[in-house]
Amino acid sequence: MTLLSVTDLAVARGGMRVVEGVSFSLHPGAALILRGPNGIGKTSLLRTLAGLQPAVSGSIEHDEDAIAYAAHADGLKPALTAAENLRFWADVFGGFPIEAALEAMELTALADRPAGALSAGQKRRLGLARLLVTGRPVWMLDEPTVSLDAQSVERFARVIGQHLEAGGAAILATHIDLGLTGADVLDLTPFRARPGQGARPAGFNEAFA
Ligand SMILES: Nc1ncnc2c1ncn2[C@@H]1O[C@H](COP(=O)(O)OP(=O)(O)OP(=O)(O)O)[C@@H](O)[C@H]1O
Repeated sequence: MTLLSVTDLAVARGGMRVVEGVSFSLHPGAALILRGPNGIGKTSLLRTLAGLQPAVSGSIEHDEDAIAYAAHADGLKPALTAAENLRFWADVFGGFPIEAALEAMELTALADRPAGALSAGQKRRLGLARLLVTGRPVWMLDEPTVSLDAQSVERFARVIGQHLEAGGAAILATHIDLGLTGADVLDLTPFRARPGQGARPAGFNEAFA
């Protein structure tokens, strides 16, 4: 069984092709770590895989509603409490209970605090707790550990491990070692796009992506 299959993918950003020739597949229980220098295209690849921008060429195959994407920004509503933020997302994604997600990211004691009044690390924990109420099998994470202290990184690594054990999969752009045993590493450096190739799919305007 394959949760995600990527074949000969080319990805652009800002009208420039950034990476090309990327192929891999993800099975239940698999983790893929994206590596490469700043600006190589890790975020652009994740955005493309998550459907936020079209591929330049190549194919991305997965079941409908398979992917949950956690971007750099936490996407929180500051006036809503931590619990209300999670409940909002749980309702969007299908009504998964929020208590276990709060507990998993050590947010139970902060459940009634407005998200806008959380610290940077607490906001990040709440943004990541959102993944747990999506019920989606493929998690895509862009620098998930930014602002997290060592204990929270450990906790988050455990959450990912449990997700993998339960048959999920994850792709992470991260510069730190989360200790995920058996994770594959995909360094994008060899996939840097050659100059002079077409960058945009026909009719695509990034202003609306
Ligand atoms: N909104 C944008 N408009 C134009 N170009 C962009 C935009 N966002 C990123 N880029 C450019 O696209 C290229 C790929 O950026 P991307 O953010 O995907 O890299 P990255 O590997 O995630 O980098 P980092 O490790 O610094 O997060 C870079 O050269 C970057 O400058």
